[in-house]
Order: sequence, then structure tokens, then C-alpha cells
Amino acid sequence: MTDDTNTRCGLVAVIGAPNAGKSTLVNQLVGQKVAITSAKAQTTRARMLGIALHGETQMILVDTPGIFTPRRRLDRAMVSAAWEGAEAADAVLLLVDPVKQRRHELEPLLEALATRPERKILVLNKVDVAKKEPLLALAQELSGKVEFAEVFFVSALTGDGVPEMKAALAETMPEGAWMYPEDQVSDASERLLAAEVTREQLYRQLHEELPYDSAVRPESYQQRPDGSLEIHQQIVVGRESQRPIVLGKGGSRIKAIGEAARKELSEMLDVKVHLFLHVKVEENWAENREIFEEIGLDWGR
Ligand SMILES: Nc1nc2c(ncn2[C@@H]2O[C@H](COP(=O)(O)OP(=O)(O)OP(=O)(O)O)[C@@H](O)[C@H]2O)c(=O)[nH]1
Repeated sequence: MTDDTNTRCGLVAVIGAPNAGKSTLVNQLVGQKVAITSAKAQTTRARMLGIALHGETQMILVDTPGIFTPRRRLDRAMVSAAWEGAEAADAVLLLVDPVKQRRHELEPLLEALATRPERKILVLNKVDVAKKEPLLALAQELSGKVEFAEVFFVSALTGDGVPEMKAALAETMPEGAWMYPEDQVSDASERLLAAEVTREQLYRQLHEELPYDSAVRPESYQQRPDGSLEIHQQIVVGRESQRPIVLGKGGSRIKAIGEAARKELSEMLDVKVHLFLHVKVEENWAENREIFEEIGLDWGR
């Protein structure tokens, strides 16, 4: 039905302080897992897109990296990738965690948003754990700073309030043909998605033992004659001392990470997957252009 004149199609940028729940919300809107969620802040490094459908409307969601004060090149690239996503948007959703508001990260976003021309929508997330009165007070306070077209109260986790928000959002999208075929829920390439799945396992299984500046780099991605996928990835760490952490005793940790990621990938892609992980020590990898571009970031200035 993509050539139907009744169709609508628009770009929706989702911004917010780290851990506000952006990935969770995108997953909820799309209805299946495309963005990576994690309890650790700043895990969304590559810009992932999700495509949400509502009736005749297609909404392309830009799930931006957590925005925080840029220090190193890596940080700056993440910030500009975030804003780049918001540039041509038909709507910008500002997602706020009303409990852990992260004011120092939220305030600069409010300031920047105030002067932006896009239709701005405030989404107060995590209503499942927030108290009602402070929630309303916060909505009022933030609305005093930025002219929001609409305010929604949702729980990205439970899905509470999300269908209503989705429907209202769809109504404001411009008329036009769909940009993606109906069955395509994500245009993030599968190999990048595969690396994200491994990276999520890396964070999950190593928790605080590993600094956030580790990366998973796609090496090769090939279909075997029997239809199964052979995927090779590099886990890039910044220091030699981090290698044994990733490997674990007798290689047990990397094996567990690989097994969990392989299992999840097989389920997501519905094919048999052979996953090979290698640890690579690359000092100052965050200053390395090649790795940067491979994980979907723009090197910039
Ligand atoms: N209780 C509750 N927790 C939530 C909700 N939405 C997200 N979370 C949790 O908040 C944490 C962060 O969620 P993410 O979706 O990864 O947040 P993000 O904004 O994408 O984070 P960054 O990638 O760091 O920018 C996870 O532990 C989620 O499970 C919600 O509605 N209620």
C-alpha cells in the first residue's frame, strides 16, 4: 500500500539524557527488538533506526546515542550523531526519566530544544516507578522552558501509555509514500546489529569490570552454502590489562558471551549462526578513524 495517497511517513528523533529509556521506547514502538537496551548508561553508540507502523503511517525512529558533555573525540561524535538525527525530523521526542532526571544532561537539551523549529513532544517515561504529583509538577516546569506541542506520560518498560502516544504521533506525520517496505523493521544493517548484540552481552556479563570504551567491531559476515551465517567480530579494548577480563579463566568468559550472543542472533535472524569472537587490544581506539566508522559513527572534524 506504499503508493496509496492516504499514506503518511515521517522521521521522529528520540532524544534524552543517558538511561532515560530511549532504546526501550523505540523497541516498544516498533514492537520488536531493534535497538539495544542496557542498564549501563551510554551504551547506544551507533545510530540505530527503528521503523514503527501505525495503520497507514510509517514512522522512522532515530534512536540517538545518550547525549552528555563532550570531552573526547568519541564523545563529540556521539553528541553530533545525536543532533544529526534530530535535524530533519518531523517531530522530536524529548524523553525524561522523572526519577533520575540527570539535570546536568537534561538542561543543555532543553536549552537547545527551545530554539529548534521542529514539533517538540515531551515524554515523561517510567510512570510505573514515578509518583504522580512530582510527575505533574515536572511536566509543568519543563513546559515552561520549552514549547512542547504535546506531553505524554508513559512506561516504555510496561508499554503503558505507548499505544496512545504512538497514535497521536502518527496523526501528525506528513502525508507521503512510505520510505521502507512494510516488512522492513530496521535499516540498521544486520552486521551492525549483530555487533550490537555482542556488545550488549559484553556489558551484561562484565558489568563494571569493563570501561564503557570497549567496542565490538564487525569483521566478516557471510552466508554458508547451507544457509547458516558465519560471523566474525573483534572485541576491541583499550588496554592489555583488559584482555584477560574479557577472556576469563581459560577463555570461559568470552565463550559465555559468544554463546549468549549467538543464541540471541539465531533467534532474531531465524537462521543458524556461527559466531567467532576475537579480542584485540588497540590503545586509544577511540581516536582511530577506521573503528569509528565501522561502528557507525561520523569522524567529524
Ligand atoms: N521502571 C522503568 N524502567 C525503564 C523504563 N524504560 C526504560 N527503563 C530502564 O531504564 C534503563 C535504560 O533504558 P534504555 O532504553 O537503555 O535507555 P537509553 O535512553 O536508550 O540509554 P542510553 O543508550 O544510555 O542513552 C534500562 O534498565 C531500562 O530497562 C520504564 O518505563 N520504567
